[in-house]
Amino acid sequence: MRVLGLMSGTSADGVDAVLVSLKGRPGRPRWRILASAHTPYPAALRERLVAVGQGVPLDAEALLHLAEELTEHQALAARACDPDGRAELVGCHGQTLWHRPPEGERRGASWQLLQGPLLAELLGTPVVFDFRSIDLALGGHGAPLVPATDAALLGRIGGWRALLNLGGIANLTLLPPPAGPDRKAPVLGWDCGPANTLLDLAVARFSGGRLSFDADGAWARQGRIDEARLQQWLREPFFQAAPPKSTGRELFGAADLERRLAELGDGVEPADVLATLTAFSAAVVGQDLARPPRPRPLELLVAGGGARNGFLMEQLRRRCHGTAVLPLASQGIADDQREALAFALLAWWRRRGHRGSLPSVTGARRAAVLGVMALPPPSGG
Ligand SMILES: Nc1ncnc2c1ncn2[C@@H]1O[C@H](COP(=O)(O)OP(=O)(O)OP(=O)(O)O)[C@@H](O)[C@H]1O
Ligand SMILES: CC(=O)N[C@H]1[C@@H]2OC[C@@H](O2)[C@@H](O)[C@@H]1O[C@H](C)C(=O)O
Repeated sequence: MRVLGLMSGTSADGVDAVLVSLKGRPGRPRWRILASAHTPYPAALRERLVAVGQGVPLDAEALLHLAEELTEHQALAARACDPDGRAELVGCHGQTLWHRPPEGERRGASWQLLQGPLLAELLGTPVVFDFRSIDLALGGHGAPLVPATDAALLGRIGGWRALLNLGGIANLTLLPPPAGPDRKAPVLGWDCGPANTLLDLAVARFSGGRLSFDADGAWARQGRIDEARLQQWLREPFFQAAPPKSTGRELFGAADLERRLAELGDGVEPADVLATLTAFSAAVVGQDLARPPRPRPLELLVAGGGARNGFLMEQLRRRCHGTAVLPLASQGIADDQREALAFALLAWWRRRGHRGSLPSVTGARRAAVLGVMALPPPSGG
């Protein structure tokens, strides 16, 4: 089946689309990427999405208009990747506006903005969306969801294999080895903390809004890392907490950046702030990978926009001792394809009735078939 995956993440830089052929067993499909495309958000749309995600109030009429505009942009991204309408099914993540992890007895909740039925009508194709809700209803975090798709799409190696997403938020997948004492261990995964959310906010601030990210980490590379402060940040509760754990801009957004800037001290040079924040994103991953009881993974495959940040990748190599740090692109999946590919697979699993969630990752009471399916109205109806 030809399935189109659409993913727009917490950095809200735009929509990644992948058209993929999926065949065979749901748990271990044969897959081939047929096309991919990135469609950036118009600046005005991105600004409103980030503002709402940072807690800026918006009235119901404006929220409804935002949902409609976002849905129309998802359709644009779908057409950019699949102009001939070859997709037989679409999986669309939507745009996360707010994520509340479960806390104690209180279940979690998460809102991915999208008008699924409108997208199905615009594309004339069945659309699967709202992937996180059933896992949250079952007491899970509803995130991260890619560890399940990583396990299905990628093979195992002689030891633990890790995958890292360096998007707005960093999240890890750990795939156990096919043999040895850990061979029956469950697939693991969790959100590590900020990858680029704080960095992007700092770059926009220091550049007066002219820049939205630190290309290749060139600005940060000029600065000096405040290692003592970074080590102190690593001891914060979120980073010390055991999985299951998920997060977002709610914890690592503008308010958090303000606090960290204050702790770095007045008058600190922008390059030194960016150097420290970049090293901090890497150090969080290094600390997570070193945490017992698992042995360090043999390799760490990196995806997400942060894989294009040379300074961040250098810090990762320095702080993930004994692990080979490679771009996921070395496995034939480009850094902006991995998450869109994941949502194409999740949509295909929904169509196949395959339970695509991993309670070993999200903490849900049980696995479930993820997503709600919207069918286009019959033509001439
Ligand atoms: N050339 C580059 N150099 C440095 N950083 C880059 C580059 N290109 C993209 N980035 C970073 O990658 C980020 C976008 O990455 P990506 O699209 O993977 O995030 P996302 O999917 O929106 O987030 P998440 O995975 O948390 O939902 C940008 O906000 C920017 O910080
Ligand atoms: C609520 C939400 O959108 N979470 C995102 C975010 O971005 C990265 C990380 O936090 C991950 O947990 C998740 O997305 C990916 C696609 C996931 O669910 O695996």
